[in-house]
Amino acid sequence: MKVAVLGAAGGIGQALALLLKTKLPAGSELSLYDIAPVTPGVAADLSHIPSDVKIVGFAGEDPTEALQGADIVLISAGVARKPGMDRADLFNVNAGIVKNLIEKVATACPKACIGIITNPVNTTVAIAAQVLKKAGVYDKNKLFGVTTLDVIRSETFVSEMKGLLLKEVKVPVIGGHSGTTILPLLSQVTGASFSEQEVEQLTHRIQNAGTEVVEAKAGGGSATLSMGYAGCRFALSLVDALSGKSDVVDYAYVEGGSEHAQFFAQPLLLGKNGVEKVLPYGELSAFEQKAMEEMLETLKGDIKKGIEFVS
Ligand SMILES: NC(=O)C1=CN([C@@H]2O[C@H](COP(=O)(O)OP(=O)(O)OC[C@H]3O[C@@H](n4cnc5c(N)ncnc54)[C@H](O)[C@@H]3O)[C@@H](O)[C@H]2O)C=CC1
Ligand SMILES: O=C([O-])CC(=O)C(=O)O
Repeated sequence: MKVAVLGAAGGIGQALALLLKTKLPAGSELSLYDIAPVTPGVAADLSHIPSDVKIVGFAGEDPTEALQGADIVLISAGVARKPGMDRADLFNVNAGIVKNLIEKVATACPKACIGIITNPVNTTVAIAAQVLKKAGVYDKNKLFGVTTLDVIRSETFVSEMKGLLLKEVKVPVIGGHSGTTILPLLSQVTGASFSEQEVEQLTHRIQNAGTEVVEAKAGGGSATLSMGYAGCRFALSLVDALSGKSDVVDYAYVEGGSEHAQFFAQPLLLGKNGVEKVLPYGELSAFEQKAMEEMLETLKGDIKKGIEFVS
């Protein structure tokens, strides 16, 4: 199994690469790419960690060499938020970066599963889909917006609030990856109940958790370490599924035939070819149903912006 990380010299990229170097199955290959000249050095540094994962780093304008033969491509290349910015404010820079990188993926490893981390995810995934379509290689079962950070934050916050063991906490998170489009389904958490006030507070915290980190880092960037962890967790789900393990279920933002929007984060059964089946997310409470209806216009607008950028 070969995993390529694009944006590998960045805050997320380095944390993600470190975790993948220690957690990928023996015999895997890890390929790091970034425009920053330090990238081969990041790979040299990681290569001294004793794990049976081969690691190589590439820098420069062209990611093609890093992408050859990749089964999974994770993209965190791009700029991050500073206080006062919205994820949508990153569009002007990151849309072009994602478009260019996906054009290279389309020629170098068109059959790879692609996980997009670069914000605004609601829009960059739509950009990637359009680019792949234009190149004639789009497979909707292999393109994912990585929303795992929303899931792990929800698990952590619920566990803290309710004193539950983390291994027992499961929180579905659906929709998109910014502000109100992030919709945690607290009504489906088993082993805990929440007052109306708790639901409102916790939903608000989960939706604004990225901003919590951006403000705490005071101009030094956004979540990198927790995102590195989240990216690794999602990548390992994909590795398991592509390797033939059964019953691998994870959440991601995909074009999965949702009745709500062209792209939607939802539970997925993953298999040897990416998404095997989009799973139902169950019943919503009245609070969740209202929140869903209210966020759809924003989500659809984010998606439209991505499609129009490429068209
Ligand atoms: N999906 C999610 O849940 C999350 C997404 N993000 C997003 O991830 C992105 C990266 O964040 P950080 O790693 O903190 O930023 P960073 O600034 O630390 O790293 C970004 C890296 O991308 C590289 N880069 C820029 N243009 C490139 C290109 N054309 N080709 C290859 N590499 C290129 C830079 O050289 C840099 O090393 C941001 O857009 C951020 O908003 C951040 C946290 C969570
Ligand atoms: O908030 C940001 O800009 C980064 C991000 O997506 C997150 O932490 O969820």
